Amino acid sequence: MWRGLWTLAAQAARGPRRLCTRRNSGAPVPGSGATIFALSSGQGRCGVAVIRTSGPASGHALRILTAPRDLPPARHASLRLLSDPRSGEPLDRALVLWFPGPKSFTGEDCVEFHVHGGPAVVSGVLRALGSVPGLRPAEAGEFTRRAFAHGKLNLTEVEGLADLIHAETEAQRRQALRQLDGELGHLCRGWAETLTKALAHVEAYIDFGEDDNLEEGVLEQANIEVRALEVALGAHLRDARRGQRLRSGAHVVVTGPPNAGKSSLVNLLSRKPVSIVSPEPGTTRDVLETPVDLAGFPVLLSDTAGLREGVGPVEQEGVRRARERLEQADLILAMLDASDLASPSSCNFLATVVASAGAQSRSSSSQRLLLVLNKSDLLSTEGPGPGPDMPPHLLLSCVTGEGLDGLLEALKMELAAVCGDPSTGPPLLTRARHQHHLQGCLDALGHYKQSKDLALAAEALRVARGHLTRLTGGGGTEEILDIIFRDFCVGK
Ligand SMILES: Nc1nc2c(ncn2[C@@H]2O[C@H](COP(=O)(O)OP(=O)(O)OP(=O)(O)O)[C@@H](O)[C@H]2O)c(=O)[nH]1
Ligand SMILES: [K+]
Ligand SMILES: [Mg+2]
Repeated sequence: MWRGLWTLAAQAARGPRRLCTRRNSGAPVPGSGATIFALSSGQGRCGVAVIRTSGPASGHALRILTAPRDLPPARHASLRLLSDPRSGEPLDRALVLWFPGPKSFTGEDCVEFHVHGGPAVVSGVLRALGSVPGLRPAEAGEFTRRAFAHGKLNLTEVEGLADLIHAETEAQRRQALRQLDGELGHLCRGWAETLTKALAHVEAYIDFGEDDNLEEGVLEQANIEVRALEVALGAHLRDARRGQRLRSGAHVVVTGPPNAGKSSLVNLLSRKPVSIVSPEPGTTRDVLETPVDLAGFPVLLSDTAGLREGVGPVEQEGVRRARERLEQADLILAMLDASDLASPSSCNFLATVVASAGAQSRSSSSQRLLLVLNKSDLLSTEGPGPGPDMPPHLLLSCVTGEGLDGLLEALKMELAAVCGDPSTGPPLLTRARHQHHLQGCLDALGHYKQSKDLALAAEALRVARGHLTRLTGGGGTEEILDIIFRDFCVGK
């Protein structure tokens, strides 16, 4: 009987009523057939520049630009004289690499020219390539698009590649590399297989339900698999915002009473004079946002107006903006002047902002808070310092820098919680698109459980599986492809 079920599983995977799991289907390559070329390294003067081609005329282009004219051994760097095929004028002595398809980045015949990076050399070689019949300049992302169309990368891997090219911090690079390695795609394919099996069980029941030969518990088996999948999807969706924060930056907001030293801290963390610092309370009015790399994590750091009441209309507007920004924070850096803890503004801040964030964090809210007591250098001379009922805090002096290492260490731990730690744990969902499809899958599984009719239950499983397939690019529409490939530059 079980062998029968596996046959059904195979049918379920390819049958006419079902969504198909073909790899990267339906993605016509714009103008494929043409051979494309582009500068793949950065623009501007550099030591070595890499120019690539992809397409059937690559080998021909390599032969007519180089001397000797024979193709070099595949995937080995060879030194060749490059010259313009029309005038015969020498252009450069360069390393060339020949990657016959399908063992290449795009799956097509590819050539790489590693030339000297002067702008005149690069433009000379690009002009020479442009003169070869059948060759044209590549569009943005076209190399990667061809790799996708030839099944070299799935959609989540393409996204990982785009993120890797744009990664600015260490944590972003680690995350992008994991996605490029296909971890998320792997996970989704495993889930899709689970659903294919569950579907086979349900269909076996539909077809042979009355049959005595059908093994007992076939439907129960499908239900167990669906329940386990629901748990796994739920866990990933709970973490969904973390991966997106890692990709586009976590919102860290510095807040506190006037003159606590908020702007001093923002300047210290961003290592540039973002905000005006002065002994005058109420200096900062507008929200000042600056992108920074904090302990390897991408952060959008906001300086805000000191929180106080009973001031003029302009400062009042600043306080309103500060509160508004505070609501959007993933992590609050709450700052007080350690030598002024008994003042009404400090007490009020502790009783409102700090206490309410503390209550929230106990109810596992997503907003986190670090309490920083600044101006520790003044403690011995001017104030008694924090008492025993002060909530957990860090001591810092923005003037001497004392306590900064401890603060950075604490920030690293908080940000790992806010963004997810890309070196460990399950693969993160870095895009709204990932979240959308996993949620769609979970919703469909909900319909499966509710449907009394077995045909509807089977349909719900097919819908659920369709979401997982689309996440990795099976049946991907042109529109989604366009959005993803827009992130790429020419030459990638
Ligand atoms: N002694 C000492 N002074 C500090 C420290 N940090 C900041 N200050 C001083 O405190 C004053 C206020 O600093 P700011 O950074 O402008 O404070 P702020 O919280 O941004 O103030 P507002 O924008 O007005 O709310 C300035 O004179 C700073 O030089 C510190 O660690 N020790
Ligand atoms: K100030
Ligand atoms: Mg300020």
